Amino acid sequence: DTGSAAAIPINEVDIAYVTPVTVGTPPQTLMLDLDTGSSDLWVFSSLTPSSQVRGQDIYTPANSSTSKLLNGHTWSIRYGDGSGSRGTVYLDTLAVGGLEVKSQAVQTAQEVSSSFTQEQSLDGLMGLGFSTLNTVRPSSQLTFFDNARPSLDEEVFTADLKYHATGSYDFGFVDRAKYTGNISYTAVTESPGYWTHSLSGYAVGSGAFQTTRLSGISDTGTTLLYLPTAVVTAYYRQVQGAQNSQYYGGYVFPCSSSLPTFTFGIEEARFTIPASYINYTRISPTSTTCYGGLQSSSGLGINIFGDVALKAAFVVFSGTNPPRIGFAHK
Ligand SMILES: C[C@H]1CC[C@H](NC(=O)Cn2ccnc2)CC1
Repeated sequence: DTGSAAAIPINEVDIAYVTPVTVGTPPQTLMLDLDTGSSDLWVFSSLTPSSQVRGQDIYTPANSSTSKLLNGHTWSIRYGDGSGSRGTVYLDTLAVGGLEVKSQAVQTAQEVSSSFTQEQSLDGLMGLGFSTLNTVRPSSQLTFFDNARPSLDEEVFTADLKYHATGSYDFGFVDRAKYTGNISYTAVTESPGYWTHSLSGYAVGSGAFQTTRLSGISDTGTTLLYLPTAVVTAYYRQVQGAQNSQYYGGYVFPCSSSLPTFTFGIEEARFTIPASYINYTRISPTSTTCYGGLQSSSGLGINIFGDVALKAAFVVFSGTNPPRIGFAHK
C-alpha cells in the first residue's frame, strides 16, 4: 500500500507545513504538521477548552462510530521552542493521502500552549520520529508510520518540502518523478528516537568545502537550520552588517544584504541552500532588518537540520533495519 499527500506552508515564510489527515468514521479532516522531530500524534479536539481554540478544526471522537477511548492513558509533550500540549487518548481510523491505519492512537488535547492557539491553520501534529519518543503513559503508542509499516510496499516515507510552495509527503514508495540523479544515503542512529545522522561537511558561498562531520537531526517540525557557532559565524562573516542580536535571539542583517549560499554534504553528495532560503523573514512587517534562516545550535545541545535545509532536497526516511536517510537533488 502507499499514500501521498500535500505539504502546504501555513504562512508566507514557511514557518511550518500542514498536511490533510482524515480521522474517524465518517472522516473528519484535520491539517496536521508532520514532524520527524517528535513521535506523538495529537489534535485539537472537542476536549480542548474553547478559550484555547482559535479557528482550528477539531476532532470530535463522539461523532466517530469507530472511536474508542484508550482508558486511563494520558500524554504531555514539550517542544524545543517551549510550546507544548497534553491530554487523553482515543484509538480511531486515520488516513493520510489514501493510506489508512485502522487503530491509530489519536492524542486529544485537553490543554495547548498559547503558540498553538495562535497558529490558526495548524490542527495538531503527527510525529514521525521513532516510537520510543512517544509520551503516552502508562503504555506508549506507535506512530502512524510504525502502524502503517506492515502494509507499505516499501518501508519508507519521503519529504519533498518546497520554498514558498506546496510540496508533498509520500508513504511506502520513492517517487522517481520527484528527484533527479541518485539518492545519497547515510546511516541513522536512533539516539534518542530522532532521525539522527551526520553531514559530511559544509561550504559558505563559493568557499572551500570544510570536511568535518556534523551530527544532528533531520526535523521537518523545525523551521530553521541550527548548526555549531563556528559554522554560523563563518557564514555571517560574509554578510555586511550582520550581527548576533541578544534582543532578537539570533543573527540579523539588513534585508538588502546579498547573502551567500550554504552547502551541506551528505557523504559524497553536496546540497546548496539558496540565499533566499536564508533571508528568512523581516523582524517586523515594516522593518528593514531581517532574521537569518541559519542560526546557532549552541543553546540546544543538538544540531537541527530543519526545513530551511530539508526544502533544498528530496529526503527519504527509510525505516529499514538499520534505518537510514537519503537526500537527492530535485
Ligand atoms: C531553538 C529551536 C526552536 C525550534 C525548536 N523546534 C521545535 O520546537 C519543533 N517543534 C515541534 C512542534 N513545535 C515546534 C528547536 C529549538
